[in-house]
Amino acid sequence: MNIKAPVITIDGPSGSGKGTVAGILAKQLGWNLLDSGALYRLLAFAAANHGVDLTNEELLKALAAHLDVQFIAATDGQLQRIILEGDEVSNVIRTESVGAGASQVAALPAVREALLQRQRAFQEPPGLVADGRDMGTVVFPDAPLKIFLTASAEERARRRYLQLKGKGEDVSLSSLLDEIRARDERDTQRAVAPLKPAADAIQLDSTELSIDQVLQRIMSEIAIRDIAG
Ligand SMILES: Nc1ncnc2c1ncn2[C@@H]1O[C@H](COP(=O)(O)OP(=O)(O)OP(=O)(O)O)[C@@H](O)[C@H]1O
Ligand SMILES: Nc1ccn([C@H]2C[C@H](O)[C@@H](COP(=O)(O)O)O2)c(=O)n1
Repeated sequence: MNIKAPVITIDGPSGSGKGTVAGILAKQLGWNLLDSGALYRLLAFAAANHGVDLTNEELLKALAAHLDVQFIAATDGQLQRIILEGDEVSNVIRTESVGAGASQVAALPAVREALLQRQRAFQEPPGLVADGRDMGTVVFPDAPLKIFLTASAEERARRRYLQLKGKGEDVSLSSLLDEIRARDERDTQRAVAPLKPAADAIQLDSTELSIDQVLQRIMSEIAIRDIAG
């Protein structure tokens, strides 16, 4: 019998804290991590490098199918590293402009199809924590624990502002709020795999919660389901 490794999915809008929480959780549990947004970011980034227009679905599909990427698991004191075509791109794919490009290519059905198996291949023992927009609805519909993490757009913009300021970037809170709202609109309104909670997801609003409080809530759901051994 083929017993599949358990999956915890964490979906939600940009800046809700999915990536942060998923990374910590994967480390604490000793499980694999799928940052699915990184795949869409990598595709948008690779398309720009190869001069592929972000509306050219056929070429983007081919690029997605052959994306030469390596995810190097986090070690003590170091975050997960991402290598694209031999170059480290862990930081350069995190800009708001690459995020906007990712949101654009992610609306194309052929692109999503081309990335589906690549995402499912992360489901390896002892388990997987997967974050994105459609982890619980499309990619891992049988996951035993699905979290839908939200926060108000204002709080998400504030978090992003602090994050980017901390990296020395010159950003404005109001334009970040505009970008977050535009990305929410595109991600929730697209025809294929839109951002929405799975019917069986637990919805967590983190506007007033710290990262530790969010983690505690998820840990208690893991304990209730007895899915982490
Ligand atoms: N509950 C929280 N309280 C305060 N800050 C938070 C909280 N959760 C996350 N953050 C901070 O908000 C910023 C954005 O978090 P993160 O990158 O995890 O969001 P995300 O949902 O993965 O966004 P994206 O989908 O755009 O990658 C980070 O600087 C993170 O440290
Ligand atoms: N499962 C996913 C993950 C991401 N996307 C798209 C939509 C986002 O705006 C963009 C970047 O994601 P982020 O790194 O900010 O989480 O990628 C998606 O459609 N489906």
